[in-house]
Amino acid sequence: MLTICDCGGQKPTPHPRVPLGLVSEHQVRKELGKINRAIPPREGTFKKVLVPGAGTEAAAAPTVRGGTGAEVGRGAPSRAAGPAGQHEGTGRGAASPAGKVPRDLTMSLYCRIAFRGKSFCCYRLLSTYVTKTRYLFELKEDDDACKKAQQTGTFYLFHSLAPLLQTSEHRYLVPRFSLSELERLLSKFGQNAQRIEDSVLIGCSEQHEAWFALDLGLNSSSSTHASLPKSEMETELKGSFIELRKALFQLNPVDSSLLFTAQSLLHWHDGHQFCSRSGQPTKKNMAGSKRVCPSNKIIYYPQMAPVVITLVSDGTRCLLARQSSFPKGLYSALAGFCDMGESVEEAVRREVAEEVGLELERLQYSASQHWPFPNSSLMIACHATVKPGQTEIQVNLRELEAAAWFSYAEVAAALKRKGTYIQQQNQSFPFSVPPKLAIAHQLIKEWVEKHACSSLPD
Ligand SMILES: NC(=O)c1ccc[n+]([C@@H]2O[C@H](COP(=O)([O-])OP(=O)(O)OC[C@H]3O[C@@H](n4cnc5c(N)ncnc54)[C@H](O)[C@@H]3O)[C@@H](O)[C@H]2O)c1
Repeated sequence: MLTICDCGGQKPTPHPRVPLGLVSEHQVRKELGKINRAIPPREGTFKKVLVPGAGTEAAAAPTVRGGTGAEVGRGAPSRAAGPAGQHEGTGRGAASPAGKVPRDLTMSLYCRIAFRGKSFCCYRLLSTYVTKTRYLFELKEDDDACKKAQQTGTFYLFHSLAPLLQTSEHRYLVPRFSLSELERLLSKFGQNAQRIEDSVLIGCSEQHEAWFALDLGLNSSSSTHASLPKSEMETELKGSFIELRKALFQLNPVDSSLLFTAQSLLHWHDGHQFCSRSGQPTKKNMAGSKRVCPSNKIIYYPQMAPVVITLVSDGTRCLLARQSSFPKGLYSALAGFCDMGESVEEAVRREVAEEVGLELERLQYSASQHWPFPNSSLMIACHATVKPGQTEIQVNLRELEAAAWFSYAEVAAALKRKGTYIQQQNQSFPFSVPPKLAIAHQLIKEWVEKHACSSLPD
């Protein structure tokens, strides 16, 4: 019999809502066989199998395979996809070598077999997320656990804050390396494995494979490691270190989000190597979630600056603005850093008044986004409307080059990247809005969708 439990890595005790499920091995194989005929012949007896995301024991537990299952355990995506494993979210790393069952498929199947009820599905989703979150918390708090996680984790590589990318049919792929691959690489360039301690934790898979980022181009105060030669490394790694901002449009959202986190953390560590009080070098913890000054024990945590971004509407038009540094023809929503002591609402009202001389009537939160350029910001996006009859713009030329009201038709066309042109410095440029990945794009899209709905005949 095969026991499926949800025990958070502890002793399997029945959960008040989710009973332990007992299913026969035959039943599991029958279900697996329906989906993947390539399931290998049985090599041994199944042991207790913990469902994914169930604490540290679950992380270390072999995934489903006859026998020990060690070959498809943590770290497998890196090996399965060759020396350059890909992120599982992209689907590129999901390659299943002959005779092996994809891990995600296997795990979700286990859940299906044991608990077919709808309510359980909901519970599992939450449980996987919670256990993954707690696993990451443990790695941030416990240096030994984090070091252990490096053994089976995978590493994204950077050089002077530019991620290593590989090209495939006009898209960028983001390779990851196992610890042993990284050790081999470092040794080839005359460096010892201690450099790996400069890496930062950026996340983990649902199977608790920890993901780290390491910059081989930055010097660290806590190590004597020099920057590694960029072009030789690119040749060796069959990729290029490309500035993240330039690569944005060829990355998928999962990869870009991870690289945003990685680059921001690496950047923060690079800029906080010394204590601002004692002037002594600070020491990073293993996960990179903080730095401590050994002489006075001051703890420094990674920080990001809150920024409000607002799409102002007068009911029929929306207000967009541009700075001289923007590409020609590009207009965006109004953005600005929060001042010390301000609430989000106060910051939005102040920024709009400062930049275009308008007073707001209503304000509604939409969403938020971490934005790594040029330094980490937490973008807080809102929709707002101006007071009726008060729509005359007075542009603050110290902050903006231009601002204007745009009609629904103009904005809808710009979102579809066609049609409208705009006059700038006696020349005409195609009117455009920020790319999909930017939260400004989302605000503009929401406004267009809302406008399209409200203008439908009753
Ligand atoms: N993701 C998006 O959709 C999106 C859209 C617009 C702006 N942004 C980002 O929002 C941020 C703010 O936008 P902006 O147009 O005001 O930028 P900006 O770069 O023009 O900054 C305006 C001014 O704010 C000050 N400043 C810079 N860093 C600061 C900080 N950490 N705290 C307080 N003040 C600071 C400086 O004096 C700067 O001149 C930028 O980082 C920008 O990249 C993101």
